[in-house]
Amino acid sequence: MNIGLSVNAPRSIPIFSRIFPFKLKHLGFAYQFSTHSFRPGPTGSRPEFSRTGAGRERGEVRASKSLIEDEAELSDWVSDLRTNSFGARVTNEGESDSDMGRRYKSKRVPVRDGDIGSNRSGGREGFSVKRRREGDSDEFAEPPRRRTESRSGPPRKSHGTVGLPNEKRGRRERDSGFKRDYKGVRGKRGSIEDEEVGGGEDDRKGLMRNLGGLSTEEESDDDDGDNDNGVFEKNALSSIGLEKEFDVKDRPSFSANSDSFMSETRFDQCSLSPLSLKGIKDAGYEKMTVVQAATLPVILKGKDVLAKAKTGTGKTVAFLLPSIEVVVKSPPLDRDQKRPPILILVICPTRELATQAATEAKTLLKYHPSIGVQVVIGGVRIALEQKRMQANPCQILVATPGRLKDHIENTAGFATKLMGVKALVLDEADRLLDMGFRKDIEKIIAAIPKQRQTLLFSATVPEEVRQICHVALKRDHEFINTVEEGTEDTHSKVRQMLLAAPLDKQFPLLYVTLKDHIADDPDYKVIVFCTTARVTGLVAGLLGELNLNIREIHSRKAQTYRTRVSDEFRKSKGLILVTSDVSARGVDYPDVTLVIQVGLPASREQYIHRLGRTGRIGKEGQGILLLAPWEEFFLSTVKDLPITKAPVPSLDPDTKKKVERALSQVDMNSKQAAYQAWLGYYNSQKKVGNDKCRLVELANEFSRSMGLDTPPAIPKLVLGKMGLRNIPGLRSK
Ligand SMILES: Nc1ncnc2c1ncn2[C@@H]1O[C@H](COP(=O)(O)OP(=O)(O)OP(=O)(O)O)[C@@H](O)[C@H]1O
Repeated sequence: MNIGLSVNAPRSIPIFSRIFPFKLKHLGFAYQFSTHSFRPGPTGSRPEFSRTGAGRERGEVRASKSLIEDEAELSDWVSDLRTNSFGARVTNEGESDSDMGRRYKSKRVPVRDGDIGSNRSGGREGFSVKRRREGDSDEFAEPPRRRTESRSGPPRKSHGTVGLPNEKRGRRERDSGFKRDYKGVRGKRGSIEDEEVGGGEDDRKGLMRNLGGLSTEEESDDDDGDNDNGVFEKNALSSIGLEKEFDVKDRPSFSANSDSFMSETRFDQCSLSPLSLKGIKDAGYEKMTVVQAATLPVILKGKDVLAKAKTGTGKTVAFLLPSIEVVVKSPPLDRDQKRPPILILVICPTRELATQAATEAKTLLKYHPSIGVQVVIGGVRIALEQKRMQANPCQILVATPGRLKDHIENTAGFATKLMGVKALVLDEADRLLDMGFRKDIEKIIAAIPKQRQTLLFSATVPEEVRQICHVALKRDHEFINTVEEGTEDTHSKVRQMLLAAPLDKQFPLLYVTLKDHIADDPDYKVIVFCTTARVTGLVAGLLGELNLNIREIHSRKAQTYRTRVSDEFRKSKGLILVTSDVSARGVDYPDVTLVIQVGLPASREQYIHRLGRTGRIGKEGQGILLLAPWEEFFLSTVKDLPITKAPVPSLDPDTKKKVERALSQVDMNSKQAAYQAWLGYYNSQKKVGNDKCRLVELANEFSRSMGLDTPPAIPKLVLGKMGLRNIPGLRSK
């Protein structure tokens, strides 16, 4: 199958040719999924599949360093942070590599055999991690949480609603977008239920309790490179090429196209229940995506699976469908049963993602009226969730970790219900297993039966996650990597550009870039990622003052607002979403035309996930990373990705003035909060935060870029917690 890759597609070129006046070229579109030979394992006892994916590509073990995406969980940490936790830093930033004129090529370092999952004890016990230090939280913004939400920018009629009902329009767009051999796809939209705002306290509480995990170091008890780890690793195609165990009808077939995420296998070729197949058909899915085809037969056999597949290639359906089959095959609920068990537990790192996964589950369950789905997330009153679960018992529960833990600890009978869990899913598994969430995940795992199936899915599986995945997975789990060896973790149809400009140019540049994109594409749909919630608020305020049609999502917004804006953005066109990392992972907004990342991404993984909000399910997209020259060291961590450095467009004096004027209209409180948060974020980034004097110089540059002559004063207590007392250039209060 050829998905019609067209780098020179007319729609995407003009903005780049205007802003980046050179021809963009992306190479390497045609590859074939290679069939990996397998050879006897070192002991001769077990076949060993060629290793692919993150482990090979990254080679070295990096410390997990991403921030907590759900910044609601971050924003109040500061008051509870122990001073010593500020000493912990992100480790292993790569070396600076500023030679960005060339296209980066992947440097692949073979993984040592023993690098993977060397837990001799096997099974799920004996969880330990390598000794390493972790990154800190980012947010040092103290002003009280706002309760009112203003919509920045003038209201604008959504293009998505013109002419057609959204649902139909969504289908039509997607059909035309990439493939005609499946019947339109329903829009994933709609909030789950009416929600009352709980202020997002619960997830935060959970994470504050986690802080120990962030600031302490843990010992590995098994770091000897032993290859006897029981992990079978397969490339998606090696599974069809080599595995004899699939039934012929189950055997997935793939097209050998570089960016091919669709397989040739139809869902009805798999052993799925007729009612599930009806639901799939109604959802508009006919053929499986590669990750679905590669994982479904294995999961249906009851195996534990760690799956890696690029962003926007259908991982949610890949884990939901077999999970639904587990429920279908379970004995029906006894009506008199006091506490009907939860059979499937899906954990997602953010509220938006949990809500989205539950919505997808409901779509797939259309013809299974007896199977219930519930979602429990921070930001909703816990009592409300308790009531809901009481009134509508569910077999499938989707949750964020902090809230789930709250229910385990505080909801009567909940722990008993969890004893029925037959399958556990960790969506964005690498995120859930990194230090920010791991303690919660460990507690949750301890609360469910050991005899269960476990599924871990993500677009990124860094080596350290491979090493600790046995905390959740059985020894004989399969690693199914659908990202072909020698290819990038990102989509070739998504152009990636670096725009390097000093801080004082960044706001006008952002404005010009957006204006050009809007002029270029009336159906524009842009996501602007910022480093922290407070900086997001500032940028949203500025772009609103500049009369761009913007919405903002971050942890400082109430959950009801976040849900509303998220739904609106999903359905709309002609809109810019300014957001923090709460939207970085998993959120499926169709037809995003451009992703802009302003400032240092928290990690390589975070860069990939943010970029993955565009170019979903085979579409084209563009990504711009806007960095200051002193942030270019980040490029060394993504040097295998095709990021091209673009010349900085010149800014005319009118634009500069316009942006200055708009900045002067932005609320002073917002600037103060952004300054403090900016300082906190970069303080936690090793390469910048190590040199405190330089950090403060840069923060003050940021302050000037907001139009402030004098940097805002910061409470002494906060400065102390940041380890920034008595640093010249800082003002305290
Ligand atoms: N078999 C299929 N055929 C067509 N579309 C599909 C199929 N399976 C899933 N999709 C659609 O693909 C889109 C992306 O799916 P999903 O959000 O699950 O991607 P993902 O791989 O989880 O991405 P991320 O890594 O960003 O979380 C969704 O809109 C979904 O409805």
